[in-house]
Amino acid sequence: MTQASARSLDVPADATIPSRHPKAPGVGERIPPHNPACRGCADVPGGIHMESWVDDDRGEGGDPGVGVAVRSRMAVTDDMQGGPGLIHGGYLMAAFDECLGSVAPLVTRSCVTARLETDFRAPVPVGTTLWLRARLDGVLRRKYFVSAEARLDSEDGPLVGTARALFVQVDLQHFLRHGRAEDLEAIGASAEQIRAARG
Ligand SMILES: CCCCCCCC/C=C\CCCCCCCC(=O)SCCNC(=O)CCNC(=O)[C@H](O)C(C)(C)COP(=O)(O)OP(=O)(O)OC[C@H]1O[C@@H](n2cnc3c(N)ncnc32)[C@H](O)[C@@H]1OP(=O)(O)O
Repeated sequence: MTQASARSLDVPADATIPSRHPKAPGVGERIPPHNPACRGCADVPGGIHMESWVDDDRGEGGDPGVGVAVRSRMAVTDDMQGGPGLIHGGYLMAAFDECLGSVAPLVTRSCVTARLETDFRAPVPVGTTLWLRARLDGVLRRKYFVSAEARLDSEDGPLVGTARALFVQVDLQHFLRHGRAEDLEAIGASAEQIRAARG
């Protein structure tokens, strides 16, 4: 296998789709912030204030399915401006990252974004609301393949963006080893845990 194909976002033929974890929120339930300081999902100044819910997976062609999916909403505010009156592309990518990143934790432990590909299909004016929907397309080893779409002002509004991503499952050591100590301590990690993770 070449390096290019090994890193592709195409779902491998031997990928599987596990069920939601029994302790994960159920369909329709709000997904709580994964970190109280997260600029994606927590209620903090400067954040994008994304709200997310567990969605049912309608599957290909709208068929009812048993998969894993997330629905998210983000108000496009004045401070997200790039072009005059339009969203900056990085904010749309942040919205996708947050929505896509909420999918894998419904079946496993923490995951981080390894790769994110976004197609900007139509301009997004400020003052609108983005509705996003992401689904799990397949899992292989620690790799979670997900895809999403973003629509304007309603769940069936005009399509303004699509994205595909790969999330990689990591353990707590990832955060203990790499995160700033004061932020880890703020969510309950001890100085000793942090020291131990860093060797
Ligand atoms: C007491 C409390 C303590 C703490 C509590 C913490 C709670 C936290 C809770 C919840 C947090 C959730 C936060 C979500 C936030 C939203 C999502 C983000 O924005 S995340 C930020 C941006 N992303 C990164 O910063 C990743 C930086 N990258 C890395 O750390 C590594 O590169 C990582 C983990 C992604 C992979 O490194 P490897 O060494 O673990 O694993 P390898 O072997 O390299 O990759 C595994 C497989 O993935 C493929 N892979 C890796 N990177 C790839 C890429 N870019 N493209 C394609 N494939 C890739 C590889 O080819 C390999 O595949 P094969 O199994 O061999 O087939």
